[in-house]
Parts: sequence; C-alpha cells; structure tokens
Amino acid sequence: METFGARLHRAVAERGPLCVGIDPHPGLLARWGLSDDVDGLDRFARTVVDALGDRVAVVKPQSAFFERFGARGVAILESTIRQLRDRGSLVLLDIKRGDIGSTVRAYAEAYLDPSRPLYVDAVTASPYLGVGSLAPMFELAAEHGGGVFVLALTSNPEGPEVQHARTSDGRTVAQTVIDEISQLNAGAEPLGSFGLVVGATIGDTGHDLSRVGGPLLAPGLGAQGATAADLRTVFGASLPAVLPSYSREVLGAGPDVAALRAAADRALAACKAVVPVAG
Ligand SMILES: O=c1ccn([C@@H]2O[C@H](COP(=O)(O)O)[C@@H](O)[C@H]2O)c(=O)[nH]1
Repeated sequence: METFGARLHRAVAERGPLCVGIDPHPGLLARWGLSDDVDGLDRFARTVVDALGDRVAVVKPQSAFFERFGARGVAILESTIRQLRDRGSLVLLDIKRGDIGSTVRAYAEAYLDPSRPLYVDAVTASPYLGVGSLAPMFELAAEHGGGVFVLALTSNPEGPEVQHARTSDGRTVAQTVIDEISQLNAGAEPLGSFGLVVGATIGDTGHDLSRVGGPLLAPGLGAQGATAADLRTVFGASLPAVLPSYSREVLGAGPDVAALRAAADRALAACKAVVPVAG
C-alpha cells in the first residue's frame, strides 16, 4: 500500500505544488449566476471538478459549504469526492475535526476508511483537545495509507492568541504540535503522511519547521492577502515541503472552465517560482 506522503510527493512532481479549494461561498454562487441551494452547489462543484480535477495535484473541498445544505449537500460532497478521484487529483477534505479519542475514532472511520462513502485521501484536524486525542486518526491513516493535516499556525488573525501561548516547558503551543507531528513522520521517505497547516499570512514567527518531514499546507494565499512571495518569509528552508492552497482567488475566475484553468495556472506559476519541487 502506497502511503499518502508518497502519493502526494508524486502528484506534486507530476502536476506541481498547488492545492485548490472548493469553497462554494454564497457570494461566489451569486457571482457565478447560481442559486444558493443544492442545485447551485452541485453545478458549482461539478464545474470546479471539470476544470481542475485532471490538472491540480490536490483539491480541497471545504466541508462547511456542503454541510450548509444538510443531507443533500453532504450527498453532493460524496459525489464530488468520487468525481475528483476519477480525474486523478488527491482529495483533502477540510473538516478540522477534533474531539476526545473515542469520538475521533468515528471521525477517522468516516473519512479515512476506504469502505466509507466520504472516504478521502487526507483530512484536516484540530489538535486543541491535545495532539494525543487525534491518535485514532493517525492510526487509521497509517493503516489505510491516508493523511492528516493538523492545525499548527493558522492563517487567521485570531490564531496567535492560542497558538503562540507558552507551555510550561517554554515552547509555544504551536511548537508542541509541530514537534509531535514531526515524531510521527520520523524516517518516512520521500515524505511523511502527517502534515501541518501553516498559514501563508503569518510572517516570520520563529517556529522551527525543519524536522516535520511531512507536507505543510499553506492556506491564506490570494483572498486573505498573502502572496506566493510571502511563502519565503514564512517557510524559509522548509519551502520544499510546502503545498500552497488557494480557494476564492481561483474560484473567483469561474464559472467559465477555461478561465478557472487559467487562474489555477497563474497560481501554480507563482508558486513554482518559489517552491522547489523534487523530481
Ligand atoms: O489556517 C487555515 C486553515 C484552513 N483554512 C481554509 O482554507 C480555505 C481558504 O480559503 P481562501 O478563499 O483561499 O481564503 C478555507 O476553506 C479555510 O477554511 C484557512 O483559510 N486557514
């Protein structure tokens, strides 16, 4: 069984370092001339899949925008995941789940067990009930070749009040998350399956990402104000592990498929100028 880290490494080598989100905001649905209902959601998601599913390394549906429509929205999410997989992009589902361990096990089964309808390549997870509470997610990911991206230094301005707080040993909360995830990836080649979320907006915070050994998802580009050039400041020597992520910046070019592709190509070109890709 090929690990998520190995699949991601290959996908980035083939398609380039880019993740595009599917975030059907009400405002974007309106701009695309779509209704803010399940029909609009379905058309939006299908258009993104048709435009990008066969050319972008990773596509990241944002679960919240599908959950807005209840069971029918989740059914569209299921179908979107299948369509993306058929077109060859890796699917990273942005759910940011976290809970006590026994409940985390159920989340892990929902998203990382290949027999389940919402099975994806990787998910995002929140470590704020303690990184250890996510252990069932790490175990199931390891068993089935999945990946988990854990929030470390998020792109929003409110993040530092929690993430930069100091623990009793003097490290920041974020650094403890970074260090625990680094241990999970020890010895993994060419890339570990356990990643971190580190916003492109955060500037140079002095956190040590040098031993992570897994992918670093960088949201915050485009609509939140960060540029590809900012990745240099945030990641420094860890740039080769960075997976830049854009949602609204690319989606805003729709609904025309050619325009969406052109926007993704522009984003990729900007990232390629900064993020070195191993062959
Ligand atoms: O720190 C984080 C973690 C996750 N996100 C998510 O990424 C996208 C960003 O969308 P844009 O339109 O490119 O701003 C969205 O789904 C967030 O929930 C993040 O922004 N920051």
